[in-house]
Formats: sequence, structure tokens, C-alpha cells
Amino acid sequence: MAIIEVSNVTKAFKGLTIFQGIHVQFEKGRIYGIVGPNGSGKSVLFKLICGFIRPDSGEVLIHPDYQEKGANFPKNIGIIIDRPGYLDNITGFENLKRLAIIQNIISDQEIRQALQTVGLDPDAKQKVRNYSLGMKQKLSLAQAIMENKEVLILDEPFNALDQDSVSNIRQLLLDFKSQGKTIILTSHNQEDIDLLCDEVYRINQQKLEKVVELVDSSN
Ligand SMILES: Nc1ncnc2c1ncn2[C@@H]1O[C@H](COP(=O)(O)OP(=O)(O)OP(=O)(O)O)[C@@H](O)[C@H]1O
Repeated sequence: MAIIEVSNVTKAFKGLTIFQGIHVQFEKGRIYGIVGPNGSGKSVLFKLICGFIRPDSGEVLIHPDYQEKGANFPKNIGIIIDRPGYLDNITGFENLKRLAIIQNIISDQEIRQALQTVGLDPDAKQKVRNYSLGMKQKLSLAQAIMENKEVLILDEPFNALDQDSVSNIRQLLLDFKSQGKTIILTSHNQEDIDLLCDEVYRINQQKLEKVVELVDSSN
């Protein structure tokens, strides 16, 4: 069984149909790209997968090993969807520490490590209020990876990152994949998709279509 299976899912908001009977399966150890124009439903798909919103019909099936006990919600997923509201009068480390306390499964050292991995200084005294857009993006990436989850769902993980940071994070995601983690991401940058993804799906007219790579027959 796949880790996550979206089966015949339909979703509308007040008459605005986003998905009509979509299917997709996500397998362990692969990187999946979801593409589509603004407003086509990429974030909605991620929220459906995470159980934040429910399908009108159809279902999202989660492999038992990845299920929250007693609920059909995935556990063990690191998420970036809609930038989280960080407290702006404390540092990045202090924000992540507050969030880490909820699960209480990681040490301060692991939080520091996550910050360093994405290129933020864990000892910086700077409050989040004074963070640039790219720094906030890195903080949300650090949050998604800090608990070393098996599945990462990343809505526009490269937004606002400078070129070096984009390269670092791309490499990080490829390293995660080689460790057997599963990653589902969106990006409006085709290069991210081409470099990272094993499979790509495009949202088109309320359906999810697998993008088939055209083999260049000229060589
Ligand atoms: N909770 C909600 N209630 C009503 N409408 C919603 C809700 N969530 C999303 N929508 C609508 O669903 C559509 C798809 O939104 P979504 O955020 O998934 O798009 P997206 O593909 O992620 O876009 P972008 O590329 O701009 O990030 C939009 O028209 C949005 O307004």
C-alpha cells in the first residue's frame, strides 16, 4: 500500500469546484511535484492530505504505519502550508522551541541543528519581527524538518530564498530522499521541479494529471 492515497476525491467551496474525482498515490522514498496555476488547488490538496480539510466525497487513505492512533490522520509529517504565524517578539530558536514542546520529542540541540541546516544562526538574538522574507521562509523550513519526519509536505519551499539557499535546500531534499523520506512539494519554478521530482502531477480543470516527460528522440 502507498503511504498516502488520494482516492476519488471531490472538493468544492461554496459552489467553486476545486477537485472532481482525483486520484493519486504517494510511495515511500520518492519526491513528488504538484504544479498548476495560482488558485488551482495545490494548497487545498495538501490540506486534504494532512486532514486539515475533508473531502466532499472520496477519501484520503493513510498507510497504517503513518496514521495517527485512532484517526485517519497522517502522523510523522513535516509540513509547510500557509506560512505559520510566528511570534514576532522572540527569536527564531525560541519560536521553534515553543513548537517543539508540543510533541516534546526533540532536544534543543536538534532545533539548533535544523536552524543551521537551513542557514539560520541558532544563536542570533534577532527577533522574528526583524526577519526578512527569506529568513522567515527558512524558519518554516527548519520547523518542517526539525523533528526528522518521514514525510515532508512543502508548499513552495523555495519562495524568497537566494540562489545559494535554493541550492542548499535542493541538496537537503535529495539527501532526505536517499534516506527513504517521501516529499511532496509545489514550486512555480520549473527548474526545482525538473531537478527534484520523480513524478509530477498537474492540476488541470479540477483533475490531477500525471505529467509525462517527453523523451527527446533527436539523440
Ligand atoms: N477554506 C477555503 N474556503 C473557501 N475557498 C477556499 C478555501 N481554501 C481555498 N479556497 C479556494 O480554493 C482555490 C484554490 O486555492 P489554493 O490555495 O489551493 O491554490 P494554489 O494552487 O495553492 O494557488 P497558489 O499557486 O496561488 O498558491 C482558491 O480559489 C481559493 O480561494
